[in-house]
Amino acid sequence: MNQIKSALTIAGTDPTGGAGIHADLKTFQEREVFGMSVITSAVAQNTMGVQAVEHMPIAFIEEQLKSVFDDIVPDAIKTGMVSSVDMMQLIATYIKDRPSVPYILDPVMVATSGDALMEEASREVLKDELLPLAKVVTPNVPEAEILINSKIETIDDMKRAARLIVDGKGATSAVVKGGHLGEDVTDVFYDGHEMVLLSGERYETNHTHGTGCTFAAAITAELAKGTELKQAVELAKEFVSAALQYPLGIGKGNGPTNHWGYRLKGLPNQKGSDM
Ligand SMILES: Nc1ncnc2c1ncn2[C@@H]1O[C@H](COP(=O)(O)OP(=O)(O)O)[C@@H](O)[C@H]1O
Ligand SMILES: Cc1ncc(COP(=O)(O)OP(=O)(O)O)c(N)n1
Repeated sequence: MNQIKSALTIAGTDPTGGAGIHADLKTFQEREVFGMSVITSAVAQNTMGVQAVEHMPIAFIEEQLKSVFDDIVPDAIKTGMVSSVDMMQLIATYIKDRPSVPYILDPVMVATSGDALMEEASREVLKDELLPLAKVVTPNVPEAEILINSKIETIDDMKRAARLIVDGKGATSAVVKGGHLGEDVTDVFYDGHEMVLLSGERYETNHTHGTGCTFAAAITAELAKGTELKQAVELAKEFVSAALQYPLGIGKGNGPTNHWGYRLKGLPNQKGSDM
């Protein structure tokens, strides 16, 4: 029997289930990977915004990491909301200790509602300590602008950002996501050799809560299964597109995406069959 693959998300919570840890675990499950989680911050939020945040004490985040790594070493690790410098430095030690485990960095900074999810003081540590460890980093346009300290308005700007993040800052690859760039939802993938444009249809929906988490979690699940990097990113794009194409219609604000949307579309699951 093949050993089931596992993935770990290190991130914040969303009690309404659309973003953060919850979106990640739902995505891991849909991609047939065993999902595990370490909580950095408990966030009282919903589809309308963030109401309150409680950060976990550093010692307790470390206890959670130890609980996981003493027992089940994940086949891929994703980070999402990591607010403080101390959290980043702690997590970096665990990632450095396991260089063969792919690390997916979703540099979550601000929720769509405009609420800050990362302290500004952490930006430089994210760039200097987490970015170079990442197999893939998945900034949206506002996050990429912060990573490269420059405005992004066109696909060419996105390509320049991807180059700076990989060639300049040391990530193995980057996907600069285009959901915030006008009509186009083209994402730009760059791995130091190849620049690939991932285009897709833009769906007219306000059910976009947790889109970035879902996309990065799908990449994480694929890398845990050993899928080749470019194909993992392409499959994740198809997965998130389907999650937006078949909205669930719940929530008073920006509703959650549909994590089983790809099943409605008949995209391949782990076994390559149509569901
Ligand atoms: N309305 C939409 N229709 C189709 N795809 C979208 C839409 N909005 C975002 N996407 C896709 O969802 C993923 C997340 O993108 P983005 O919204 O830029 O990130 P974030 O959720 O982190 O802000 C990307 O693959 C992007 O192309
Ligand atoms: C706990 C937590 N983590 C991340 C986010 C941001 O989610 P994202 O997928 O980038 O998109 P929006 O939810 O902001 O549309 C979050 N809200 N909460």
